[in-house]
Amino acid sequence: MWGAPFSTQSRKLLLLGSGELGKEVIIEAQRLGVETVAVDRYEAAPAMGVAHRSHVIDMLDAEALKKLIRAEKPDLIVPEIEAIATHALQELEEEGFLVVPTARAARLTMDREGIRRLVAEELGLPTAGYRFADSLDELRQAVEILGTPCVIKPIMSSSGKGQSICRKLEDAESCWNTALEGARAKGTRVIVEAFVTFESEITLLTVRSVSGTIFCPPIGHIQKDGDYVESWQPHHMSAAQLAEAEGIARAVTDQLGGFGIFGVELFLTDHGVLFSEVSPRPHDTGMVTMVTQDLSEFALHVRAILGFPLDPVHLLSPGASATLKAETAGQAFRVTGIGEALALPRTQVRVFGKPEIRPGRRMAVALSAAEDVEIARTAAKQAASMLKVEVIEDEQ
Ligand SMILES: Nc1ncnc2c1ncn2[C@@H]1O[C@H](COP(=O)(O)OP(=O)(O)OP(=O)(O)O)[C@@H](O)[C@H]1O
Ligand SMILES: NCC(=O)N[C@@H]1O[C@H](COP(=O)([O-])[O-])[C@@H](O)[C@H]1O
Ligand SMILES: [Mg+2]
Repeated sequence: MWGAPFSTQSRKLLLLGSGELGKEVIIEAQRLGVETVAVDRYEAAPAMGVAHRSHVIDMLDAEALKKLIRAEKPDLIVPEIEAIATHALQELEEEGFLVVPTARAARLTMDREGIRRLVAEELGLPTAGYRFADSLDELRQAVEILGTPCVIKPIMSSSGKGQSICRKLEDAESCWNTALEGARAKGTRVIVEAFVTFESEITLLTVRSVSGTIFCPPIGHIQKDGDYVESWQPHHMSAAQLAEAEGIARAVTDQLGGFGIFGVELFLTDHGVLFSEVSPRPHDTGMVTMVTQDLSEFALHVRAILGFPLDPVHLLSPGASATLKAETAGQAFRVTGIGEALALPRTQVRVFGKPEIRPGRRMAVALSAAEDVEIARTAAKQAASMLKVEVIEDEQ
């Protein structure tokens, strides 16, 4: 169906964002003989090491983005993070480029306001109560209306950056400052969400392809400081809860349209299932699918976006993932304990190969399969605890 990479007949995929998730997307695309181009804001990003070619640009700079894409002329533009000049993607789509899943979906999910208003106000689906604020004064008003505790997040950020819990009105100022520091892009707008007391939270990986919509078995996860530390699949939930979750995921993804995988994040509460957010791309908590499913979330994404058919997902085994995060900043470090972790039963490790550490930066993940989820969780956590980011003092 296509020629070799670098030939005139090649099929070319350009990835915008080149972290650990993109690295696996590139590997899956390479397996199908696709030519791959990795783009990110810094050099030696994980996906760059496995792509045919790479570029370093500011992806929030619309002109730089358009120039690069018009020069590369990819068959598929695949966003891997939110922080992209999505109006430029819309322009490129109008010129005939294919943006995954669609430029509109990338624009709506790039900030929390677009997707929240669509889901809560247009689709009428259940979410936590929310308000938006552009200043400390507006933030205080929002906190008064929603009550405490509440959660404050920059409208454009991910992996918990800039997120904090406001426990009393007086915390509003420090939450505002945390949001300003953590925002991915310039601008001060924040979302204030009522705090949800949930039983558990899940990611429902939902794939839209020529074969229709399929759901992966639900993934349960635990987040710390707004970032995931542990996930497992399948998450046990009642048939009624699963039907509710799938109904929400289908409504949201049908509305966004296009082909590809979506990570639909949901809270399971005593009063029903609440929508939290959606990423129109593979999800960090879904890395567990590399040891649980016949096709991982990355393989599913690549198959769907290339226009190929998909069978229902087959769960090979229950499994779990646990992350390794750096604690300090620097460039001279090594990841240790890989051998010890790999000595655990049915356990694998992915070391992302990020060139620098920062406090809280995810550097690797441990993946374990087992006959049941609890055994897998114990093994993955044990494996992750054996992995260490060791700072090399004399090179600092
Ligand atoms: N309104 C809320 N009530 C209770 N907990 C919340 C609320 N909003 C977020 N959280 C907690 O914080 C986590 C991260 O929030 P959210 O998914 O909105 O941030 P994010 O920065 O987009 O994260 P990621 O990029 O990893 O998906 C959630 O998974 C949940 O554990
Ligand atoms: N929750 C979203 C998420 O996990 N995204 C993943 O993290 C990378 C950024 O990591 P970095 O901040 O360490 O560069 C992104 O490129 C993506 O792979
Ligand atoms: Mg999230």
